[in-house]
Amino acid sequence: MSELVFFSGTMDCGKSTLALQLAYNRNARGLQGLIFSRNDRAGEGRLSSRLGLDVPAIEVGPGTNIWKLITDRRMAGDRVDFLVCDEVQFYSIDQVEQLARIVDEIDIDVFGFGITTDFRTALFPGSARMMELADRVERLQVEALCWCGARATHNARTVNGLMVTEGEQIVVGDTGSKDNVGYEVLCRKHHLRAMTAASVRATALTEDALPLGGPGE
Ligand SMILES: Nc1ncnc2c1ncn2[C@@H]1O[C@H](COP(=O)(O)OP(=O)(O)O)[C@@H](O)[C@H]1O
Ligand SMILES: Cc1cn([C@H]2C[C@H](O)[C@@H](COP(=O)(O)O)O2)c(=O)[nH]c1=O
Repeated sequence: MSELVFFSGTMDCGKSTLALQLAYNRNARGLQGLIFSRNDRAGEGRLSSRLGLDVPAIEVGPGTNIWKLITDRRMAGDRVDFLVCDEVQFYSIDQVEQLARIVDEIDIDVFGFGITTDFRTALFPGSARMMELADRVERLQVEALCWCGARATHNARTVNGLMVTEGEQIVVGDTGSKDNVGYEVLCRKHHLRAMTAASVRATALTEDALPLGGPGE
């Protein structure tokens, strides 16, 4: 029996790496799969991991009908045993429902990978639908860490180094990015207090510079 599985975690916890490993292991055993992604950092039609692997993928655009794409392939005589779908948080609700239908009606395993919540801690619509429909939701075992050492559970967006809580839901970017818009993973406590590694460093430096308890005070 085929399954719809959602592998979820924060940014930078190894989802794309796992997606590539899962596809590789199945290919090595003679299974044939298709790789989908949307808005990958490496560009359109790519699935890339920070460990350096970068493979071609089918770009899921706003109008892509994944159900039709798979049924067309099947009718053309192509074999499709499984789908690997990265950045599934960016898929539409319809597209996630198409994935569930592919599992149920064509008996193909579908493995989705994505972050659940955005920089404001709100669920992405695609991830919410995945959680509602998936047979299994798997949290990745190699956790990303907050600067304090706790497991990172939330994604923060920074603009020019400062954490923001307003803006567009989708801004493609990276953790450790040198761009003015970047991301950092945090534990809930530090996300709710808007304390990023940079802001904590800046506060510590300011405190060091204060003439506390010096002569003449
Ligand atoms: N130089 C490195 N050496 C070892 N592991 C690394 C290195 N760079 C990145 N990683 C690993 O890759 C993970 C990010 O992988 P990736 O698949 O791109 O994450 P995600 O898709 O969840 O954003 C990091 O959590 C880290 O474990
Ligand atoms: C939190 C958050 C993230 N994004 C973007 C940034 C990245 O391009 C992807 C996540 O990719 P990863 O492989 O999991 O690192 O999502 C966004 O658009 N909006 C957000 O709020």
